Amino acid sequence: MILSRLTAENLTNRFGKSLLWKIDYLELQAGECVHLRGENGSGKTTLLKILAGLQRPSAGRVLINAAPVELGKQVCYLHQQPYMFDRSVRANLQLVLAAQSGTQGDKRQRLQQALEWSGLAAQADQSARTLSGGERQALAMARAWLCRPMFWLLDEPIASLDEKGVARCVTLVNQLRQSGAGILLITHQQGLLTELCDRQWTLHQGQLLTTADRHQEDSIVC
Ligand SMILES: Nc1ncnc2c1ncn2[C@@H]1O[C@H](COP(=O)(O)OP(=O)(O)OP(=O)(O)O)[C@@H](O)[C@H]1O
Repeated sequence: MILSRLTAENLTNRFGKSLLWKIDYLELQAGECVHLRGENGSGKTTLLKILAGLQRPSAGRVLINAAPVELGKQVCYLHQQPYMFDRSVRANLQLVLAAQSGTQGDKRQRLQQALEWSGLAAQADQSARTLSGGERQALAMARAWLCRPMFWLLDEPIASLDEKGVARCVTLVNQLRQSGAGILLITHQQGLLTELCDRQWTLHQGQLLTTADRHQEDSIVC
């Protein structure tokens, strides 16, 4: 079986004359979950946006299985505070499905699956803008889930969530990982979410420090 890999080579990012970071090589594999950490301003969000193809690096390239990333296809970037269209939960999902191929019957089935996967079936007709923080994250993940990306880049998905919201997010991330997706997530909170990560990367003084084992880098406190 060929394992999908998101890789980046000789990646550099500068803002003006100032070098944010320089990364010789990184690799995220399908089926693994990696925790990206680093101090405020170390460039974590910038890295995720570049890996998702939303922002160009100053130099270097991002590849999936040795081919350039196709925007909006194989990789999704989820913002900490996802945008909610001013419509029902169901309509937010239908907007994604409208851009996809398939029969109306297929789309109805996938909509129902997305509602069930995200635990939002009971809120299907509720306005998305009235959802709690945890429910908004779940809806954002359900919208992305409909696009079936191989790689998920999650930017502080639990930053403003209470225990119930965190538990919901952890369940979804765990399911994604078990289904074979590759996940790279930023969080400053050690806990259930970081516990399920296989590896840890740290942006520190402009370099990406990687370990095979998430317990090896505990000496670098962020
Ligand atoms: N478009 C831009 N122009 C100039 N500087 C920028 C731009 N975007 C980001 N920066 C700067 O780059 C640095 C890294 O920003 P980034 O948001 O990637 O950091 P971060 O590690 O995600 O931070 P945090 O943990 O606080 O969210 C910051 O100092 C930020 O001000």
